[in-house]
Amino acid sequence: MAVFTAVSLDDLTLLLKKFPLGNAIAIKGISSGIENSNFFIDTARGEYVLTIFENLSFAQLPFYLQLMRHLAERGVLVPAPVPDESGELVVPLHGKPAAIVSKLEGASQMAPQPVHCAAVGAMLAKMHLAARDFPLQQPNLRGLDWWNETTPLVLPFLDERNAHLLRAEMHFQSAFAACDHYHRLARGPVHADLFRNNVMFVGERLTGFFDFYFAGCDTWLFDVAVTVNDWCIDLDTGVLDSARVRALLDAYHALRPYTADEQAAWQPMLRAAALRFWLSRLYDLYLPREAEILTPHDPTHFERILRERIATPAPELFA
Ligand SMILES: Nc1ncnc2c1ncn2[C@@H]1O[C@H](COP(=O)(O)OP(=O)(O)OP(=O)(O)O)[C@@H](O)[C@H]1O
Ligand SMILES: N[C@@H](CCO)C(=O)O
Repeated sequence: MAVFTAVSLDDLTLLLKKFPLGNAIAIKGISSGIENSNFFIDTARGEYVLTIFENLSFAQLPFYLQLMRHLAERGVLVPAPVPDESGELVVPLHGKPAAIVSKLEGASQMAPQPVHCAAVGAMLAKMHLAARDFPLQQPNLRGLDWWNETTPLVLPFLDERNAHLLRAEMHFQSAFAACDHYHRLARGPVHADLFRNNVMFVGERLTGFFDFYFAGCDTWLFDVAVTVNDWCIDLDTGVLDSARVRALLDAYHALRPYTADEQAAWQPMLRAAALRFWLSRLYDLYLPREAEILTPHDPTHFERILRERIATPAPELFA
């Protein structure tokens, strides 16, 4: 259950008076998701998704919503935000920020094949290129600074073996982030959370990326690593499946060729991407927020992925 803030049909009727969507017909809470309250809404103009942001502030939201609008206008398949009558993409609802976006067709592909991974790789490259001229700046709020703040908060909950892994990896990542070729990596707005459950497919056709609420400016390679660490693994072991890795990486490379600096940074970046989600899952498990009423995601999944990336080199970015 992931509706933290309830919205009735009467609430929706009132809200839609300010939107060019006609009358409210129905509203239905969406039960997946752990960050926000999401609803499918039926209006006289069709179906949309209403999101109430439980943890993000009014000040943070223009970055995400305007990025989605920017991408949608450039042919990247993402939900298009619907502006209200005064052009606002973010409006108050029950005292919290809310937005209405277009509904993507299809469903998540939770058992992806190489053909799905290729579609994701190609759309990711298209997204990075399309966001190059996006004017707003916001750092990845789950980047190295957040890892540095969060590590001491979760360390007391870990056994010695995991505490050692976390300290050692933080040390390794701090050195990586300080090296010259890291600073030469291409950067821009990235999705930063492009897991299987944040992409829609109809059969083999990708219909959209969504859930941009961890997006921020970071290296493009970090985005590729986050995506590979979810789309191209055996979920039980975290081991990479080389056919899916090649399909995703090659499809991306065909649209936005990787650089030699990216090749050099690839193995540490896969570790960084695993560390980021191990840390956030530890944080959600041991230091849950008040609004959090769901079972948090299992941190051991990303601990396993991190150990595996340290132990076994991944396929190269390109030949
Ligand atoms: N634009 C959209 N079109 C179609 N379905 C959507 C859209 N946005 C959200 N959904 C549906 O709502 C569900 C929850 O959305 P979302 O993943 O954004 O929530 P969340 O709370 O931010 O989740 P999490 O952080 O756990 O990924 C999705 O799994 C999807 O089924
Ligand atoms: N994708 C994240 C959840 C936040 O969107 C995870 O699996 O930990």
